[in-house]
Amino acid sequence: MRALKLHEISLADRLADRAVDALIDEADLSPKPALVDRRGNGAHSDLHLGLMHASALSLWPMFKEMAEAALEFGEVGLPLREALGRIGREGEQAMLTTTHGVNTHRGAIWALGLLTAAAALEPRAVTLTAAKLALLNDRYAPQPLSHGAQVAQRYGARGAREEAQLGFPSVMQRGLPQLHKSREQNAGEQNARLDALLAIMTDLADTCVLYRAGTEGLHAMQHGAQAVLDAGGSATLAGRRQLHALDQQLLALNASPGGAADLLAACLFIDRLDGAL
Ligand SMILES: CC(C)(COP(=O)(O)OP(=O)(O)OC[C@H]1O[C@@H](n2cnc3c(N)ncnc32)[C@H](O[C@H]2O[C@H](COP(=O)(O)OP(=O)(O)OP(=O)(O)O)[C@@H](O)[C@H]2O)[C@@H]1O)[C@@H](O)C(=O)NCCC(=O)NCCS
Ligand SMILES: Nc1ncnc2[nH]cnc12
Repeated sequence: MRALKLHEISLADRLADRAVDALIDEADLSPKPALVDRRGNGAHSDLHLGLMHASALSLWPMFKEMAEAALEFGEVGLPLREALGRIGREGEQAMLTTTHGVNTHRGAIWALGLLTAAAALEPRAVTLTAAKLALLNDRYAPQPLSHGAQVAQRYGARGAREEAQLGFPSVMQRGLPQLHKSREQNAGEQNARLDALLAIMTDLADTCVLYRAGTEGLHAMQHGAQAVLDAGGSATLAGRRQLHALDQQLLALNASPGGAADLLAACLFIDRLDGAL
């Protein structure tokens, strides 16, 4: 059978491929502190790598539909925002069916969903377009007392919504620059990705960590991640020792940086948009 050439595969298909690739690469990256990876389930009793993969794959039709909706509506506006909200909620249901009710990728549906739609709409201004979409109020969005909403009330933390509304500062100002820097220093691709994750963790108000381990957990995550980078990053022996210490400390606190993991996937997605689409 003849192999399909790149231009014969639709833009929506290619963007969905990239979003799912980013999720699988994030899940596989090891050793991530207290997160699910190739070594094990980190601080999660209900997650494992196979479930993360299955969840990522279950989201492919949702990402494709989001990109198609962006192409169909053709501009940022409430009709597109509300279509993305509906598609995202259906995607979340598909994820929960696949995982038998475990929340694997709620934050990723939000971040990568917006970025996928934005990449279809404005490939040269992806995070800005995603931010404009995130600022629009979806009238049909339910308002449950989510973990993020609870810690926002308790600690005044900025969560996933604000991260998107601000144009993903953790990705654009922390993760991506560190990814490029570590690559330039020949850290190796896996270490460069670990360093990008750590850079995101240095400053993020990760509502998963706050919900599970309060401000003690958040400080441990931010300072521990900075200590790895200060020691030379995950490609160095001193950095690896700090990374091991961070893993142990977060596990002891039951603090899983799931929000940072989603933003690493967003970082890998944006990084790949520079290649041929
Ligand atoms: C607007 C939403 C983003 C909802 O936001 P909100 O903060 O109200 O809701 P949460 O349910 O808390 O989900 C936000 C998820 O985003 C990730 N995250 C956390 N902090 C940040 C941050 N600072 N920046 C960016 N992203 C962040 C995180 O996702 C990961 O963690 C998930 C596991 O979390 P949790 O369920 O709390 O897990 P456990 O602690 O393990 O719980 P137990 O099992 O122990 O009880 C994991 O999935 C990762 O993905 C946050 O969870 C938007 O999501 C929304 O409106 N959703 C509603 C449905 C919808 O309309 N969707 C369509 C959107 S277009
Ligand atoms: N690798 C991972 N481990 C735990 N929670 C996550 N949420 C997104 N990616 C995750």
